[in-house]
Amino acid sequence: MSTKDASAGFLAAAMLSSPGGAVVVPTFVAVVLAVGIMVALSKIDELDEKEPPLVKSRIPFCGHLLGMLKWQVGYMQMLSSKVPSYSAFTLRVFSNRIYVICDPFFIQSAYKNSKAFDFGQFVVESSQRAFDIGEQGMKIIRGETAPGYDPNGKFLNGNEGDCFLNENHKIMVECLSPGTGLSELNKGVLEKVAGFLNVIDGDGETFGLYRWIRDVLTLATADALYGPKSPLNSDSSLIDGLWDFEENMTMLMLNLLPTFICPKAYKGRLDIKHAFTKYYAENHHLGASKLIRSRLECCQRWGFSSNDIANFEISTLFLATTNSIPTSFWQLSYILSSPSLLASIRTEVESIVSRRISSDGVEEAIMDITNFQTHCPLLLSTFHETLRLVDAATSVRAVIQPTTLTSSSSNQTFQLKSPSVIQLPSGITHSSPKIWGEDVNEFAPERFLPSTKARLPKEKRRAQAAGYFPFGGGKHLCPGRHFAMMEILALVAATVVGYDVCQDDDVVGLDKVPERAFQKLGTAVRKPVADADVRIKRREGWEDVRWSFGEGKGVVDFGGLVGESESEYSE
Ligand code: HEM
Repeated sequence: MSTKDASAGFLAAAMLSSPGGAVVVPTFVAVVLAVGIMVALSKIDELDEKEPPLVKSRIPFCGHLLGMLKWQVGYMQMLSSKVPSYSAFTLRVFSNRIYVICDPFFIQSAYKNSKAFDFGQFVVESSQRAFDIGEQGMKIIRGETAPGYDPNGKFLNGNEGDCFLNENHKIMVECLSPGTGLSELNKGVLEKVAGFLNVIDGDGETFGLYRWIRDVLTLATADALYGPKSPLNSDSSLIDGLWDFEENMTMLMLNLLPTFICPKAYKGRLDIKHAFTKYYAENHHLGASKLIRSRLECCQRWGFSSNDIANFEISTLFLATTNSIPTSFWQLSYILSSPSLLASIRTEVESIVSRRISSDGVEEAIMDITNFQTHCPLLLSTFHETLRLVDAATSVRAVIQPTTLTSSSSNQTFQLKSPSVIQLPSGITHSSPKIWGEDVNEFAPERFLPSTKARLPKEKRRAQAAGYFPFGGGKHLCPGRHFAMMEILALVAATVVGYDVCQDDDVVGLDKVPERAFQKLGTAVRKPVADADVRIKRREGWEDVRWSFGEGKGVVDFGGLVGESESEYSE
């Protein structure tokens, strides 16, 4: 299956989920069907018995494509639940193969094999469509301007080859890994979060909880990345612009009358581009983070135009906010919906907050972020349990050479043909009763406590460690996971300890966890169906404190926080 075929399915799915879809979808599907049948009639080879078993659809050729269009992210979960004993299965869409890997140990093996399973083609394809990069910029992205470029050679000069995308990837990983770049980003984001908490006064404020978190973290993240002259600070309509883009990015990627089909997303992208053109022209990036400065220097060295450099910025903002913000909302919602959990987490967090009178006479409450791991196990466990339930990220890779996929826990193997596409859906493993037990659909706040895990049989513990991968894995493991985790924990911890969040004025907490929305293709973390209207006010005993976050005498164990110190599954 070619990249184009994969994105055709992806894009069609996006159409279905939008208000304009009713008009466009039938035409689009008819075209896809016609092309597909022609392709299908030209060459359909039989499945080899060593390939993952076939899961057939009642509708030949395109049944699975229609299934993906209709059920989107949930489709693979649905299919997997019908064949629970399959470690992997094959779908045929016209003459193409999609391998869906369900077993956590096969998934982890697939992540490790970045030679056979490539992500670059998808990044290239989506860059042009999502971020409106010009043709000269696309040449650079496709690696065509790289030294030693060979049109018949390896894509992007190979996995580690000399090209812009590989260099950009290294910069992202380096600046977001524990070290000075990450400390600088954390400091920036937490200062801003504290600022937003501090303006809530004794009378409290009323707002939609999701909307509040969205605005606070979007502004705080942009500030950490772009410095005090972040364009979002001077024009808050850019927050809506970013989220309008996020909502309908897949529609924009169609490149088909965007001002008509998805005008808000189109305008959002354009407004952000204009804001960043001005930002760079006025040299405001001199006050930006190491990540942004290094990226700019890299883009300029590879010869991108100012226009395309401004076009890129929405991608950085998008990646840095699209999953962290709904995750913060869900973690807070789960905690606030259980009075006993709220009380326990308050006690944990209180133990890492010190209070003192500052030189200006104001009482300060300083949260030591190096102590989350040692003092707040339940807060951490609820973070991971939240992600297990709301994150269903699917890693998609092109199979670029025929490959034997071997399970990392047994000798079982599958033969995978090329070209084809492999999907690694965390939604399947995160919701598997075989891995998590009968209460798999419940929110179990203690599930990720070290003491809970220690009680599990070794095999189960290994399956859970391999089957929980909210941040993906392998070469493209989310580089922003440490940053994300720190900003989410800090916002959630300070909100629960310093504030009463109420739906009913006298009762602290939420009546229930808001309903999760249908999950569209291309998204990792779900959104709520509707916002939760709340009143947030200072908690008794914390009325006049000024919040800040500090690093005390310790250091943050980021590996421990995201759960990477534990490697049970490879024991
Ligand atoms: C709860 C928050 C987050 C979640 C659940 C999450 C999830 C993911 C996942 C699953 C992937 C891998 C996709 C794949 O395998 O195809 C990914 C990639 C990525 N994420 Fe995150 N992410 C989060 C926050 C962030 C933040 C805050 C940033 C930036 C500051 C970020 C930057 C990136 C980048 C740059 C990539 C692409 C990596 C590559 O191509 O090698 N993410 N993320």
